[in-house]
Amino acid sequence: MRIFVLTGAGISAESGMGTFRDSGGIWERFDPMKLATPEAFAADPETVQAFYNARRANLRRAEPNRAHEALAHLETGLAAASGSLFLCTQNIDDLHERAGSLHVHHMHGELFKARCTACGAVHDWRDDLGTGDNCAACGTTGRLRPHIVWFGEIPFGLDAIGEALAGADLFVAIGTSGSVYPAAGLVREARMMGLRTCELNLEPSDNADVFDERAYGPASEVVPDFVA
Ligand SMILES: CC(C)NC(=O)[C@H](Cc1c[nH]c2ccccc12)NC(=O)[C@H](CCCC/N=C(/NCCC(=O)O)S[C@H]1O[C@H](COP(=O)(O)OP(=O)(O)OC[C@H]2O[C@@H](n3cnc4c(N)ncnc43)[C@H](O)[C@@H]2O)[C@@H](O)[C@H]1O)NC(=O)OCc1ccccc1
Repeated sequence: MRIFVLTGAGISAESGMGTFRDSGGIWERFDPMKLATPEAFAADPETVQAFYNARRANLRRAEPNRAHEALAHLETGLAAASGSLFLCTQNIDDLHERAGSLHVHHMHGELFKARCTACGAVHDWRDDLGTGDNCAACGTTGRLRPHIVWFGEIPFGLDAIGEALAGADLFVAIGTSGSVYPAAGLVREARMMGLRTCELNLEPSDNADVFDERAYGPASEVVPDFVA
């Protein structure tokens, strides 16, 4: 069995990583157009850096949950049965990796990485990032930004995602509202390619009716049940 899994903020909710659109969600408290666009960063880098520094601090305190652990076990189990798991996440946290997942495709980037806008170098970055920091590769100061895909920017590795989808038998979406594209369009692409589709979420997402199967509840319960 070759499985393509797409995860969203809901899988990390029980680890204390806020979701975006639920009541009290990140985009309810902060304006994404003022914080998660290249234009916002150009206009006010200090405010954008402070926003991501706060989320980076929160992530340093977070721990993976049973849903992350179940997917790490699924990866090992499928490999042992000459199957495969392509784990594609919209999340910028590293909880999949900390739960033991070996291959994680971060289509929207990673919070613990910074990128130099002068030379393109990507650096591991766990602490606060500021306009005074310099790039260890080219020595330029003040050109480091969070290695994250902002609105209006092209997600990472769309080709690899397309290839993995074409080579899979089952598409599973976990903890995502299906409201941000192109990620939200993957379930329809999967159906067009003849994959079976399954949604695991706290409640029906914007695309719930597109899925063949659905199971609702907290990820820490429905994902281990699904993997078992
Ligand atoms: C708002 C939306 C309408 N806008 C877009 O989609 C835009 C524009 C757009 C493009 N195409 C369109 C078509 C139509 C309309 C608009 C567009 N898209 C873009 O700008 C993208 C870039 C989008 C990426 C932006 N960056 C993020 N994140 C990183 C930043 C950061 O984190 O700060 S998006 C961010 O929100 C997205 C959605 O969030 P979810 O993960 O789904 O979380 P949400 O809170 O919404 O839902 C949580 C779910 O979990 C459930 N849940 C809660 N608790 C639990 C629980 N305990 N257990 C289980 N489930 C749970 C809830 O019920 C809920 O359903 C995620 O992708 C997340 O990464 N770029 C692009 O289009 O470039 C061009 C292009 C495209 C293709 C090919 C070439 C060029």
